[in-house]
Amino acid sequence: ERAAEEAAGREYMRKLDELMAKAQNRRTLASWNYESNITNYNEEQMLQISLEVAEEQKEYWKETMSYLWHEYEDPDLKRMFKKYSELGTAALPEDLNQRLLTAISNMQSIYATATICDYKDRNKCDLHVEPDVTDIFANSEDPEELKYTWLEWHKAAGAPSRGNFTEYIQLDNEAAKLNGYDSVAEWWLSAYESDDSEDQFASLWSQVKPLYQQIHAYVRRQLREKYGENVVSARGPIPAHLLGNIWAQTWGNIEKFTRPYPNKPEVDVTSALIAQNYTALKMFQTAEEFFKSLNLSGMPDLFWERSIIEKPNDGRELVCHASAWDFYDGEDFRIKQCTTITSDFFFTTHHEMGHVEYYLQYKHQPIVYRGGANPGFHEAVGDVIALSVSTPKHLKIVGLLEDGPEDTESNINQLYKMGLDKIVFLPFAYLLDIFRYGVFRGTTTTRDYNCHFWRLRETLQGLEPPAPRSEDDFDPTAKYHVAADVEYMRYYVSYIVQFQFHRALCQLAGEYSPGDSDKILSACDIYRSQEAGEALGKMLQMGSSKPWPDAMEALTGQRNMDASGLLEYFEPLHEWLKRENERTGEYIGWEASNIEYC
Ligand SMILES: C=C(C[SeH])C(=O)N1CCC[C@H]1C(=O)O
Ligand SMILES: [Zn+2]
Repeated sequence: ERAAEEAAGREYMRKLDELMAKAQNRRTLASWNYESNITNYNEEQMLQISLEVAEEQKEYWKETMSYLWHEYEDPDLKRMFKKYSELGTAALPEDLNQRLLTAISNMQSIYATATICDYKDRNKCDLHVEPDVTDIFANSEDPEELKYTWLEWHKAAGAPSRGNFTEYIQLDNEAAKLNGYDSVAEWWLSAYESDDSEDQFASLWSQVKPLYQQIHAYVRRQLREKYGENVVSARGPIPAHLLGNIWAQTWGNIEKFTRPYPNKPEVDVTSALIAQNYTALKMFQTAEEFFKSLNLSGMPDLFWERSIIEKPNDGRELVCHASAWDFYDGEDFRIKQCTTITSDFFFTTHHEMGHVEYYLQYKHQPIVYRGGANPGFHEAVGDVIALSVSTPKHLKIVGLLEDGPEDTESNINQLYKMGLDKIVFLPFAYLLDIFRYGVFRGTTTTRDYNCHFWRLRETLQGLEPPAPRSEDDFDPTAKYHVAADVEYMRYYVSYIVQFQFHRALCQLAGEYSPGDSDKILSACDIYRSQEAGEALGKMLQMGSSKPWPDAMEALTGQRNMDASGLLEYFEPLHEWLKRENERTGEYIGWEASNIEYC
């Protein structure tokens, strides 16, 4: 009797998965059309189709819940039913779902269409976050220009979204409760499939915080020497507008005037990319070649036909923020990216193509398993490849770096450059969702949203705003992922596990062996390694069919996240920074800010 019921359940799952493939394809196409061309019509279409698909899902869900899947023998069939038993925002009554989708698309449109005036030419008022504000923060060394641009961007993209954000929080929490969660925070955390994920995240932060404090202290000194005592204090937080990035999330753009050994060559490929007439297409082809060198999949023809790899110049408004898309039909995979010819975009291209490689490797899986083992795994794939690409050894192979010294100083410079991305990013990623967990749980109330955000920016990142902030401001939605309802702990997890993956792949490639000073982790390049490619492919093919510790174990032999890979990679830099900060007597950590932000 039960065997017959389970067989019926299996047949139902197969049918449901086909129906959901069509529904997801339809909804994804509508989202693509809206995000690649923001018009009222495309927004209406996206909302309309999302609501239709939600109603369709509601019908399927009623039938799904009529099966006694809790009692099935087959763990895999139970896992599929469990995933389909979570209805998501479609659980909301249609009118509330419509208001939720509208609030989110309003925030997304405000972010994507926000423009500011140029500091030097106040009549030029068509500057978007990409490429204009991004380029100003990458190149300007004028604190007044940076302060003006920072304040204008946060005024144009952050504050106007406060109303939409408050409504989004309330309605998304409604949806969470209808799915059996106390708030969206627990719903987001459920993607990491363990009941102590928050403790794991906190423990990872305590492992890496000492290293972060050392690089923070060193950078603060460098900035104080450049901009003076009145702009950068000796013991306080670092002003957030001086770090080469509008969100101060990575600081790679200030490497050129802060690196440990300035008389050693700068490790930045931007000038080489420009000198060699790299186009966006050539960047994509270079990235694809690396994946193919591992015997992984190249990009299918449709990818090259339908991707948008440069900002269209037909005057349309679009969401420029880089993204990779799976259309759930096993053939249509795209990237949308407003590429400019910079080192940042060279690595972002590898990051986005990592998403598509994951899509390609698990496209045989049922729809319900076409996802990362957890969201952090999906963000890690491209970055793991980029860890090999960013080595001087590899950059020389592809001709983007001249033959230069491979001495200790150059190695410290290289680690410092990598640290301005990978170490610096950790507290930013961590706090963005610590902030939103508090907002979803109601421990942070609407009247102190901005104050709480800056309290976290100060205590975790050691930053302060360039000018006083109040609740008339709303700085969190000046960051894409907050405006677009994209969970962010995935990047924090990625920046930890990508070093565990890198270490395992490097060992397989014969590029790394523990304790061998000729094969250190930070010099490893897995380019053309069949062994590494095969192991990576096997993990990617699993999709989300198993809990992520199984996927982690398949590749690394470990079942837990830990910072040992990252700490081993940066160990020489950590030692150097400690000695250097002692030598200069730099204060480690930061005292409270004098800027009024609460
Ligand atoms: C490139 C993407 C698209 Se998934 C991105 O949003 N990233 C990649 C690094 C962190 C995060 C960000 O830009 O904030
Ligand atoms: Zn990504």
